[in-house]
Amino acid sequence: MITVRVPAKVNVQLGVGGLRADGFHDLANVFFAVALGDEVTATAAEGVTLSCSGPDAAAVPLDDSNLAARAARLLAAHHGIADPGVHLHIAKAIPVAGGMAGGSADGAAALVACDALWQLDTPLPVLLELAAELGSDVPFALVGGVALGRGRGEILEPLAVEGTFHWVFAVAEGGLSTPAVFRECDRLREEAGTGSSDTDVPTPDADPALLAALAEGDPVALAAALANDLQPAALSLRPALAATLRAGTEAGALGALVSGSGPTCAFLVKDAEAAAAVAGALRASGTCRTAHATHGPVPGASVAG
Ligand SMILES: C[C@](O)(CO)[C@H](O)COP(=O)(O)OP(=O)(O)OC[C@H]1O[C@@H](n2ccc(N)nc2=O)[C@H](O)[C@@H]1O
Ligand SMILES: Nc1ncnc2c1ncn2[C@@H]1O[C@H](COP(=O)(O)OP(=O)(O)OP(=O)(O)O)[C@@H](O)[C@H]1O
Repeated sequence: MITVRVPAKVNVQLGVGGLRADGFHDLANVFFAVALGDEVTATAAEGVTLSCSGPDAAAVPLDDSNLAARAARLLAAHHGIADPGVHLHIAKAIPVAGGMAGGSADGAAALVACDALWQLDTPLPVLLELAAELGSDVPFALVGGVALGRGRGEILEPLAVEGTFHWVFAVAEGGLSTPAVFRECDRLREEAGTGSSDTDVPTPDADPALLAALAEGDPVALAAALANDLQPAALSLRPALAATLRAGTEAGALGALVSGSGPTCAFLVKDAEAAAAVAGALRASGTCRTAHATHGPVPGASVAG
């Protein structure tokens, strides 16, 4: 039996370029791994089967569409294993369809767990390629820490970071579909008259002030540099998120933004004490379903113990 811990992510910068011919957008995606995470346990079994526990378990598909099952089958196919056997149990803490890459995290964790269970010793560059086939966010869940993702987010470069940053995540009622949020971003750009294709929108770049704030471990400077090009689209689809962002800011957060495609909202705070206070204020505000205090960066998918 192998248990793998895997982090959720928040995008401290999400620069979104124009729509490419293949349906994706080029990104300047600064991923940040947080301690709020899932655990995936792989046990020898017949066929590929799944189970899930946790407060949101009912929202997680247990068929072959689950990214953990897809990861197990992809790894097996890569090694020519015709009839893979594994039971994967997902202990789910990452909000589902929340913009924190929960499914991607489970996909990455399943790659690592099955690789260990089946004693395959797949080299990391190969695991990263398989991860990119599963989804744009999956490679980052393997590496963790803080990294700049280019292309559709799968081409990763680790970034220097000093110390620990403290975060609060406000979980919304219900999720948002990632493709729908990208589509809404394109629609808003068309409406504004700027155009939405990759010939209209310049390729985004990482913000030097944000990279310096990470390297210096400066939460005030990082808060000032937080930026998410998908935020207007998430707010357009879910206007109530504006009240959530305001509630966390009024409770003393240094900075606030929608996490990735949303609807989870992320709040950067000064320290662990401020995190507990802001999480409490958010829970009491009635503007979210629940709120979690956490920290990062933390490593990517790794075997527990
Ligand atoms: C919003 C982010 O979470 C930020 O990290 C990611 O960009 C989304 O990554 P993901 O959920 O792994 O997305 P994928 O499963 O690769 O793609 C789902 C859909 O999202 C849209 N998509 C995704 C990534 C990207 N760079 N451009 C896109 O337009 C496309 O419509 C795609 O069909
Ligand atoms: N292991 C999984 N956990 C959660 N959802 C999964 C999983 N596998 C597949 N899904 C499906 O993927 C959809 C998106 O879920 P997920 O939690 O990955 O969203 P997300 O965090 O918004 O993704 P991202 O931030 O990468 O765009 C879910 O609604 C569900 O149908």
